[in-house]
Amino acid sequence: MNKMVDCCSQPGLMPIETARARLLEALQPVAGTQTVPLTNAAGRVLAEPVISAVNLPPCDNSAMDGYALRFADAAAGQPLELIGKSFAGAPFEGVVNPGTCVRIMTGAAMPAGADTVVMQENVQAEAESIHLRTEVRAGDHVRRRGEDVAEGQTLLEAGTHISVAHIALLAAAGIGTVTVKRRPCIALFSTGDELRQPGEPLAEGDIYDSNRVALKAALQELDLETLDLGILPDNRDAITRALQKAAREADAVITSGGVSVGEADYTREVLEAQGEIGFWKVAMKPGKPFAFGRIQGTPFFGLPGNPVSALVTFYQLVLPALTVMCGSSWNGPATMQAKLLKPLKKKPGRTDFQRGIFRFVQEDGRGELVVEPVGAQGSHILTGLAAANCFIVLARDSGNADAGDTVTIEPLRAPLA
Ligand SMILES: Nc1nc2c(c(=O)[nH]1)N[C@H]1C(S)=C(S)[C@@H](COP(=O)(O)OP(=O)(O)OC[C@H]3O[C@@H](n4cnc5c(N)ncnc54)[C@H](O)[C@@H]3O)O[C@H]1N2
Ligand code: MOO
Ligand SMILES: [Mg+2]
Repeated sequence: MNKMVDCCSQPGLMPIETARARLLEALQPVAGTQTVPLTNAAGRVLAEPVISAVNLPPCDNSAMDGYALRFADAAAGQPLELIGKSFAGAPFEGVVNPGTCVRIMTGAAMPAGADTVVMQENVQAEAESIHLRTEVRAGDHVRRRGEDVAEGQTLLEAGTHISVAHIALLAAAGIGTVTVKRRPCIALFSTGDELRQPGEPLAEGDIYDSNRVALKAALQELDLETLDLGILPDNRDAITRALQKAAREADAVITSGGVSVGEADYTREVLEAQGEIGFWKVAMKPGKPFAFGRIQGTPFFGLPGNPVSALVTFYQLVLPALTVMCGSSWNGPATMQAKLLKPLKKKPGRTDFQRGIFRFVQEDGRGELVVEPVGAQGSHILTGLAAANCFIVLARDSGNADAGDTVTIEPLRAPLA
């Protein structure tokens, strides 16, 4: 079992659940809508409900290749006269009268008079007649008009986050464009005298700016526009100017670095002077010095500089907030339970997001999810994060965990991806 220890909150640190709730409460969807072709709508959020102008299926049609007939005739057991064919796109125009049937293909409209389809495998067919080889039930293999969607039905509600399956549904209903919410534009900058753009030479003590590159990719993966303000030196004036530009031109700003207590950590200090701090320091590991606030009313997310901390706080705190700003609702995080394969070290006091690899194992016909920590868990260890497919989420008040314990995991991507 995870060791629960009494009293563990560290003074001045906000529980992550409170931090997330505060963000969700503080943020609103950005104003504005846009009409886009359906083909560009995946990932967008519907601004208004979509009503179907058609029935789906539009008419009764066959679910099988076979013969359309009258159920009353099937019961009689007599051969049926073959009077025509109905194809998808070329329906039979006549009427199936008693004693007759029509050859029908999957998706073809049911001819007038017919109410039942028999699969061709269950029929003895001659040139001009058929004989049924099995029993038939009334209405077999007929797909009813409107059984999927009725004309006038709401297909999708406003606020729906449009998936590929939603696009299939809308396209099937003949919808070519949708009105979606405007996406927020996110300003982004890194701070640090030591930071260089990947590709540039490194002087002694320099490192590459991996946070801005990764955060920009994460925002692009969410299909959000970015305003990239680059790498800033550890300098109050430069940070002030960048925050003011971000507040003027973007819907939110994400920074990395300078939110802790070092002598060159100016980001949070400038925010305090120029705007307002909503909260600072969260009981999470990594990511403790995360700061949230506003600069001239524009939401500000100050991520810690350590690269794992920056991405953990992005996914745990900023992503829910952006989801709300996009007009959708946050239903996460999606978690599962798994058996821990190796012991974990943890001190009570902060919710821990250790990096792990989970997989499904099957033994003696019994399957279970197991998870193994990736090894080094330092907030500068990017190889661990890159190898991981989940966070192992250890509750704030828990201590060490043993091999065999059941732990909560949060998948980072599909297990087979
Ligand atoms: N006395 C204390 N020191 C620290 C504390 C504390 O509570 N007391 N907290 C530690 C924790 S936890 C974290 S996390 C870091 C956060 O620091 P900052 O947000 O102030 O970030 P920096 O000092 O600017 O940088 C920290 C670290 O990350 C590297 N870095 C910064 N930006 C980038 C980037 N864009 N790409 C890659 N790496 C980056 C930077 O070089 C530093 O190594 O503070 C601890 N200290
Ligand atoms: O909490 Mo800091 O984010 O570990 O390195
Ligand atoms: Mg610092």
